[in-house]
Amino acid sequence: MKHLAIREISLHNFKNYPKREFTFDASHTLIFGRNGIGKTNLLDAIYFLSLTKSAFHSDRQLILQNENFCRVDATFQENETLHKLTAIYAPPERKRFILDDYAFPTLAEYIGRFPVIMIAPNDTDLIREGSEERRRFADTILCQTDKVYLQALSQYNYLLKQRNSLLSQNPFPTSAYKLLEVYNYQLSPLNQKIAQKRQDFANSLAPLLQKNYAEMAQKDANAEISYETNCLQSDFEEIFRQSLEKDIALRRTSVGIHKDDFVFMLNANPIKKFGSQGEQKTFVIALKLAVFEFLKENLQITPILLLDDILDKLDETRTFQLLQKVMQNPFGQVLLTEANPKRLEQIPVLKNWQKIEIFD
Ligand SMILES: Nc1ncnc2c1ncn2[C@@H]1O[C@H](COP(=O)(O)OP(=O)(O)OP(=O)(O)O)[C@@H](O)[C@H]1O
Repeated sequence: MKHLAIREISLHNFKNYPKREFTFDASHTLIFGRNGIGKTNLLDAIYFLSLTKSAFHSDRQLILQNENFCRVDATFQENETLHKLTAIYAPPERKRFILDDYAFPTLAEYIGRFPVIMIAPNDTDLIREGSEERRRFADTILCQTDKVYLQALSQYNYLLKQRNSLLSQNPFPTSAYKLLEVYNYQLSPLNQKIAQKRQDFANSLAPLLQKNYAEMAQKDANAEISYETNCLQSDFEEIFRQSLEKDIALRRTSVGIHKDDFVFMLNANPIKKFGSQGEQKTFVIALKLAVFEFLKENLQITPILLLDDILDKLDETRTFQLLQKVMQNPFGQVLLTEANPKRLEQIPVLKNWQKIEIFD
């Protein structure tokens, strides 16, 4: 098992920072400063180093306004060894990730090398928004832990685009039926493979989610995740055949893993409809902590935990539970942002944390 910790980070034209450096010399760090100073942006820079994109914004917004590139340099520790990591984004060139002088030829090869988990106020979108948000959430995790999944998904997306482009022809030419069958033949095993891996993922998360929710809420509750799909039937080509007329009428592919969903339930009710705001927040935090354990187990690396502005969103008991929890095993480095230092004085567990204040 490798333990990961970021020690230094240098931001150049990254979001609101023309140039700035930060040093983290403890396992737990509290980052504070006024609203809009750039606390979230600092965490987003670490997220960018991990997942090659922002947790919140489009790629273009990674770059300081009116500049044409951004660069993030970091020193991180993996057990006893220090590594240098650089990320450069200068559109229209593709993003570059360089680890100890090795420039990764593709982002796909890099992803998973520097795992982090971010818990942020907008996480409840995962519950409230449509199924695309939840699929993206699962795909982001699985692409870090499973290169076969990543390859299958990009192949699927490529073929789906081709199939949709064929279906977009109006009127649909008879001569295109043959080619449609070729796509069906190629897409069918990919549907099954991806759906199976997503279902296994939901099954792995389920007990971790349940445990983390009960701990945070300090009471027995049934928090569940499951995967909703019809792609696990043995003959998927038959499903394509049944939906043929519909697909031609709609001019796009109406069945497949791009339609699937993850269902979140609390005490046998869909949390999307019945959960209170507090329950939804607790649920997504428990889910992210479950993902933390999943990544740790599958990558054999302890991820860095980024907690953005979460104290505001939880009641006292749940805040205390969460902070107590992240100071123990299985967690490693934790970075927490907070705008209101007054509130911090009331939280004794934070006394020994490193404090970084961001000024103008
Ligand atoms: N690409 C960019 N160029 C310039 N400024 C940017 C860019 N992206 C974001 N910002 C600015 O960064 C600021 C927000 O920073 P951030 O969200 O990190 O603040 P924060 O300290 O976390 O605030 P809060 O306490 O309100 O959550 C905003 O003023 C925003 O306009």
